[in-house]
Amino acid sequence: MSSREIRIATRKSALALWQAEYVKARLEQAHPALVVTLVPMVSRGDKLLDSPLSKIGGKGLFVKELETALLENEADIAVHSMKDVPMDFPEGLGLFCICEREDPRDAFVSNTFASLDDLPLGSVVGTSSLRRQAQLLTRRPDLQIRFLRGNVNTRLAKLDAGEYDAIILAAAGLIRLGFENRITSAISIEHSLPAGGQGAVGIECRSADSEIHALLAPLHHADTAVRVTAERALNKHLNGGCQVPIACYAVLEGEQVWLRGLVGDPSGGLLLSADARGLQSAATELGIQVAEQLLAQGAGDILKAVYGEAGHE
Ligand SMILES: NCc1[nH]cc(CCC(=O)O)c1CC(=O)O
Repeated sequence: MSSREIRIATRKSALALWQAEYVKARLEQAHPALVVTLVPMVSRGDKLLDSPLSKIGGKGLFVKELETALLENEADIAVHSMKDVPMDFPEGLGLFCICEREDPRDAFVSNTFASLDDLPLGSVVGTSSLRRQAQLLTRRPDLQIRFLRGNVNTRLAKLDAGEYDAIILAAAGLIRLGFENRITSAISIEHSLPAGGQGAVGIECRSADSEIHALLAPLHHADTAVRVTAERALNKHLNGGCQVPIACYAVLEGEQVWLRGLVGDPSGGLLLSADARGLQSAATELGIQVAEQLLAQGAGDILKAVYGEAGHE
């Protein structure tokens, strides 16, 4: 049995710390002799919490510092929300473990109204996700979408201060932080297709560190990994991330995977959707196939307009 130490690089937000502690507990449970420590660090994304993410450099703001720590051997693994992890990794690093997915749905959170359908005309809804905005406005063009960023606690505090009639957050983050009782109603997958990887936690480490790979193996959840692989392949083919109006969601049906994808115009009114089924062993090809179906409908023009506004890509 190994008596080595594993150092986990983590952001300092409550959700990041929860996820790191979760991985630490699971590792210690799987390997009683293992010593697991946390290495908390501040990411550039955390320092810039007040500006729209898409305008301050796009993808990966939250993971770069963690990756540097791995490359400089100041930490051994980094724990990420899969929805925030860029598609490509620096040379020498890779994603070697995906843990079991939590509830992947978006959550409607309000102190006044029971659900999206109960919101009066013209209500103010807080979200900074173009994906959520596009889907909300397609169903309810009357709603006023207002900018909302910050970590989960900050967002809830802004709702409680009366700045919004309702806000939309990932159910998984609320559940993990013990705020499950703040979920007024979970929004169905059909009404708000999640972001690729939403609800899943992944672990990045050095590609050559086979000892670590072996220690991580008991935490890997094969079903989740297939689903997230299909979703990430779709995102990658559309050059997307968490800051673009792309949604995708895969479920397993026996040997098969069913992948749904969606690209929306953030101003509402136009929502492209596509879906396909494929073998689990061809999850990546399935993601590319559904992405191609979306591109054939004109997704490229929508995304180009969004990237153009964000000043990159
Ligand atoms: N973009 C921030 C982020 N990254 C992961 C989660 C939630 C947890 C998860 O999806 O695993 C959240 C908060 C949210 O979208 O409400």
